[in-house]
Formats: sequence, structure tokens, C-alpha cells
Amino acid sequence: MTRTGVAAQPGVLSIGPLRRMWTALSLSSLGDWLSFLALTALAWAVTSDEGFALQSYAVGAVLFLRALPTALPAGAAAALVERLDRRTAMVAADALRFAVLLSVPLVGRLEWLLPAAFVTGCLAVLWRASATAAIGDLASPDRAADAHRLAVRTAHGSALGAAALFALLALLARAVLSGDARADLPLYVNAAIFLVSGAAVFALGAVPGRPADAPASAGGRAAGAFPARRGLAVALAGVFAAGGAVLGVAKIYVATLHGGDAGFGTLVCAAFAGLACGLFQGPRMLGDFSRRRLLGLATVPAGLVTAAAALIHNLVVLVVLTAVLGWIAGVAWATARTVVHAEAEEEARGPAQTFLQSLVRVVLLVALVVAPVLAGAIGRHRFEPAGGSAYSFDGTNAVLLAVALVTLLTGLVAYRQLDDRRGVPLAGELSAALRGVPYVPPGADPQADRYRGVFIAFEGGEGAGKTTQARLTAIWLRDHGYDVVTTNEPGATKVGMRLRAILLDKETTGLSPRAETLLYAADRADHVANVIAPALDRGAIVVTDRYVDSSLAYQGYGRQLPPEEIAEVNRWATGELRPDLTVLLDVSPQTGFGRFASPADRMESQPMDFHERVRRGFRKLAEADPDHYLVVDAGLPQEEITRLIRDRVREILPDPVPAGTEDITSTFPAIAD
Ligand SMILES: Nc1ncnc2c1ncn2[C@@H]1O[C@H](COP(=O)(O)OP(=O)(O)O)[C@@H](O)[C@H]1O
Ligand SMILES: Cc1cn([C@H]2C[C@H](O)[C@@H](COP(=O)(O)OP(=O)(O)O)O2)c(=O)[nH]c1=O
Repeated sequence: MTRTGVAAQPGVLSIGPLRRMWTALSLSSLGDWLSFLALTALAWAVTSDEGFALQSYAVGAVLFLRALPTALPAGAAAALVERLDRRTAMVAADALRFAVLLSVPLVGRLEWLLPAAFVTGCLAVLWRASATAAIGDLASPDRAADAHRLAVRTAHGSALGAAALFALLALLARAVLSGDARADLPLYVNAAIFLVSGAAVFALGAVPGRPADAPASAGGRAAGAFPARRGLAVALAGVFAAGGAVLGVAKIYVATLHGGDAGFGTLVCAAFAGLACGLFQGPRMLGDFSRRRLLGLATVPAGLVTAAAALIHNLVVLVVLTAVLGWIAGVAWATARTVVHAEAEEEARGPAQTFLQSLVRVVLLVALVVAPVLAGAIGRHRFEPAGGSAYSFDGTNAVLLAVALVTLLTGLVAYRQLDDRRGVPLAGELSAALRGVPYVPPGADPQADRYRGVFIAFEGGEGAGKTTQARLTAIWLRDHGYDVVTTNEPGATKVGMRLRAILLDKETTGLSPRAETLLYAADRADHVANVIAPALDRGAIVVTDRYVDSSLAYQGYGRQLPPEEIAEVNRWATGELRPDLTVLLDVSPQTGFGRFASPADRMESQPMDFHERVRRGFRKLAEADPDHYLVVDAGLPQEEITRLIRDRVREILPDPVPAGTEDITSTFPAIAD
């Protein structure tokens, strides 16, 4: 996360004082997160003789006292540092944290650990508020937002580093230290980090003393309100309650699984690594799938993963599940942010975001504290069914199971509130999103909203009269005021002409059916991109002499390649552009060839049974989708065919007079023959 931030704002860190401030902030944040883990671990260690319940209460109490000051509204903290010199405040906070954390293992008693946790938390808040104000002072007004964003990312991102550092220190302590001293090492390192952080702030020199910017006001309830707010809040509360509970009981649960502090650190590390991935992937996953639905749904895997964590007593599995839960929380948060951005009015976005942040913070705090305390109250239980193997079910398991149920229930409520696609089947939308295609209701036209124009294709065998009828249709449409583009395949573009030369030249020998298919598809891709789509975009009627069906009929049925594979290649080549209407001029090859005098090209000179198969292929395609086809007997006289085509085309024509003009004249043009 930190790296993303750095990459996104290279300019901010190129400002010297800000870079030094950022270094201090990174160290201080690392120390903050490390203190959470180190103090929790020590609380467990110093009460090791007191039994499961008391140990769990000690963990809960440390988490509570350490986290409590962070619940102070940002505005209050900012007001607090208003009158202080920022640099002095930060250096003093660092020095005090150094002293307090150093003293904790030296005293080695819970009575001192608890107030120390609280004091450390208060100093952390003081430091952060001073740093935020200092960053505002150091950055020029146009860079302040970037600098603050980077600061927030750094502060959150260092959780991952702190957990990894804690796990490593625990491993190191186990290798070189004995007994009680093992839990002390992280605290000594923690104290040292604050010392270095303090020195870094001291080295900053004077920090300008402009009054801190007034913190963004919450804007009252109404300003942050928008329709999805409640649903978002419920879903996020459900997911983060599960996350908070898992982290709250992490130390205890890992200890009962004989995991030690390295296991505890690894678990927390997994949670934050998952969270970072989820935050990154959230906005990118599942394409067009409704963000509101995604958020509502996130509670289901969150609940199930928590239930699995409650029931499967295995450290490795627990770590993996925690990573998954972190990932879900990350996706949920990123998704909520997207929804706020998409749905809240601009001035309501900031307050809505602040509201959700505070909510998540409070939920995390409550879950973090209540979970270990409840776990302690429930205690340890062991079931030994006659003849079966023993199964232990501790307070940690019971709490996680209960939270899992709550999360699933909130999911139910949240999903109902958030669902913005009632009537669209969830399974259908989800499966379309997983395949990476837009959801199209059964029977609906997938390109209904894509283009304004109309797309008509003429298909059929050699000499069926496609060129003749396409030309007559275009003339008729132009006479009625339409913008018409007539085109053909293969060879409507510059590249297409070269492909056509290869494809139809009798000198081209040994071309494999697949290569032939791909060359026709390449011509078509170019045709769509450069001729058809731009014309449809501007609202024109495009009339093409041959399109995808020719490939299906000639290469599929004629060359006997699997039609479905050819369809797939062509879907890709055309971006799934399909004609609104295909006019199939159906004629026997004998009749068609009988109309030619010119020498046969490479395709035309295929044997008669090839052309018979092509004809059958065309007919099958039309039979499979009668709504989009007009099949005409091309043996009829030309005028008769023209009339049949006009009757059908008339049904799909848009109004040639722009709506605005029509409003003025109140006349409705009728299309005559
Ligand atoms: N319905 C018809 N009856 C008889 N001859 C036709 C008919 N339609 C077209 N023709 C003639 O057949 C020949 C081939 O027509 P054309 O439109 O080029 O076919 P295609 O483009 O399908 O190969 C042309 O000489 C055309 O005048
Ligand atoms: C567009 C297309 C054409 N073809 C063949 C059909 C024709 O024989 C030839 C195109 O020749 P052309 O002379 O343009 O066609 P028409 O017979 O309509 O005047 O290419 C395919 O085999 N696959 C395709 O995808």
C-alpha cells in the first residue's frame, strides 16, 4: 500500500522536509502497530499463571485501553494540538513512548502494563494529530491533499510491516532468549523505534506554526446521507465485526493452538496482507457486477470464513482463513467507497466517507475488546464423546461462531437494502461477471444501447443477388433521408483489400481452413473497427454485403470446421457486434452460378457439394434465430425480392427525423415504397 502511494505521488516525496516528515511518520506508525501486538502478547505472558479466563480479560483490557484514545474524533485531537508547537509535541510524544514502552517489560506487571497501554494510545493520537497539522504546513496548498493521502496510506500500510516485524522478533526471541524474556524483545525494539522516530522529527528543524486547517466538518447527518448509506453501514459493520473479533481473539486462539507469538504475528500479518490485496482488487473485480450487490454479498463469505475459523482448530488453516477474511474486508471497504463515490452528491461524499470510517473504527474497537472478554468468560471446554475423539470448544471458538452468525444475519439485512438490480437473477449476473461479459437478460438484445444506428447484413451463396439487393436497399433508404453506408466483405478497408487478394486469388494454394477463417476474421475486425462501428456510432444505417454468417457457412459448414469455434473467433473479432437484421437470399448453387459470366475465384471454384453445404449452413443459422432473419427465395424475380426486403426493413427503421424537429413540426414521417 505504501509503495502504491509513493508511486502515485512522486512529487510529494521529492519535497525535502516532507520526505523527512514521511520517514518519521513511517517509523511512528510502525511503532504504533507494533505496540498493539507487543503489549497484547506481554499481557498474555505476564498472566500465564492466572488461567485462561484472566489471561483473556488481560488481552481484552490491553486492546481496549490501547485503542480507546484512537476513538477520539479527529477534530478534537486537532483542536488539542492547536496550541502546541508541533515539533516539540511530536518529539515529546516519541520520547515518552520510548520511556513507557521500555519500562513495561522492566516492571513486568499487568498493573503497569494497562496504564502504559492507555498512555501509549494517547501519545499516538497526539503524535498523529501533530503530524497531520505539520504535513498541512509543510506541503504547498496544491500538494496538501496528496501529502495527506500518502500519510494515511503510510499509517495504515505500516500495519503489515509491524506484524511481520513482530513475527520475526518472536522467532528471534525464541531462538536466543529464554522464558519470560521472550515476550520482552518486541517491546524493547518498539521503544527503540520511537527513539529513532523522535530523532527524525527533531532533525526536521522548525515546523512552521500556521494554525491547523479546520478539520472537515462532518456536515451534519443530512449532508452525509444518501440512499445506500444504511445498507453500506450494515454490510461493513457485519464484515468488520468478524474481522475485529478474529483479531481480538487472535492471541488467545493462537496460544491454545500452541502457536506462540510468531504464530500470532503471522496471523495478524496475514489479515493485513489480505486487506491490502482486497483494497487493491475490490474496484477491479467482477467487471460490471453491481457494487451494491457485491458489498451485500461480501458478508456471506465473511460469515462462512469466520465460522470455519471457529470450527477448524489448526493454526495454518486459521492463518489462511484470516488472510481471506482480511481480503474480503478490503474488497468490502473498496466497494463501499466506490458506491459512495457513485451515488452520493459531491458535497455529501466526504461526510459519508467519514461516517463509514468512524463506524468501522467503532465496530472494530468493540469487536476487538468484547471478543476476548467473552471468550474468557466462556472459558475452555473439552468434549470427549464415548468412543469418539476429543474435541475442544473454547470461548474463542464460541465467540467466533456467534460473530459468524451475526455477520450472516447482517448480510441478509444489508443485501435487501442494497440490492439495486431487483428482477435481475443474482446467479445470472454473477456468472456473466465471472465470464467477463455484460449481463444480458434472456431474450434481450445485447447491443441495444451500444449503437444508435441500424445494422443490416445481406447473406447468401454465389450469385444470389446480395450485391444487387444491398445496393437497391441503400438507394431506397437514402431516398428517405437516411444516412446510409454500404459496404462489403471481404475487402472494404485498405488492409481488407490485401486480405481479399490473398483469400480470393487462385494462386493462393494450400491455405489451411483455420488460416482462411482467421484471415476472414481479421478482415472483419478491421471492417468493424474502421467502417461499421464508426458509422453506427454516428447513427447511420449500415448495409453490408456479407458478414459473420458467411464465415459460419463457408468455413464452418463448407470447410467443416466447428461452427461454434468460428462463432467464438468472430465474436472476439467483432466485439460481439451482430446485425439487427440479416437478409438471407437463398438460392441453389446451380441457379446462382448460372447468373455468372466472369471467371470463378478461389472460393467460387470449390466443388458443388461445398456450395450445397454452405447453403444448408446459411439456412440453419436463419432457422435458429428467426427474429433476426429474413429468408427470401432468391430465385424470385428481382422486384419481388426487393419488395419483400423493404417490407421487413421498414419494421426496424428508426424515425429519420430527429426527435427535436418532430416536436416542433408535430408531423410523423411515413415511409412509402
Ligand atoms: N432475382 C434475380 N433473378 C435473376 N438474376 C438476378 C437476380 N438478382 C440478381 N441477379 C443477377 O445475378 C447476377 C449476380 O448478382 P449479384 O447481386 O452480384 O449476386 P451476389 O452479390 O450475391 O454474388 C447479376 O448479374 C444480377 O444482375
Ligand atoms: C466474408 C466471407 C466470404 N467468403 C467467401 C464467399 C465468397 O466466395 C468470397 C467473397 O467473394 P465476393 O466476390 O466478395 O462475394 P460475392 O460472391 O458475394 O460477390 O469469399 C468466405 O468464405 N468467408 C467469409 O467470411
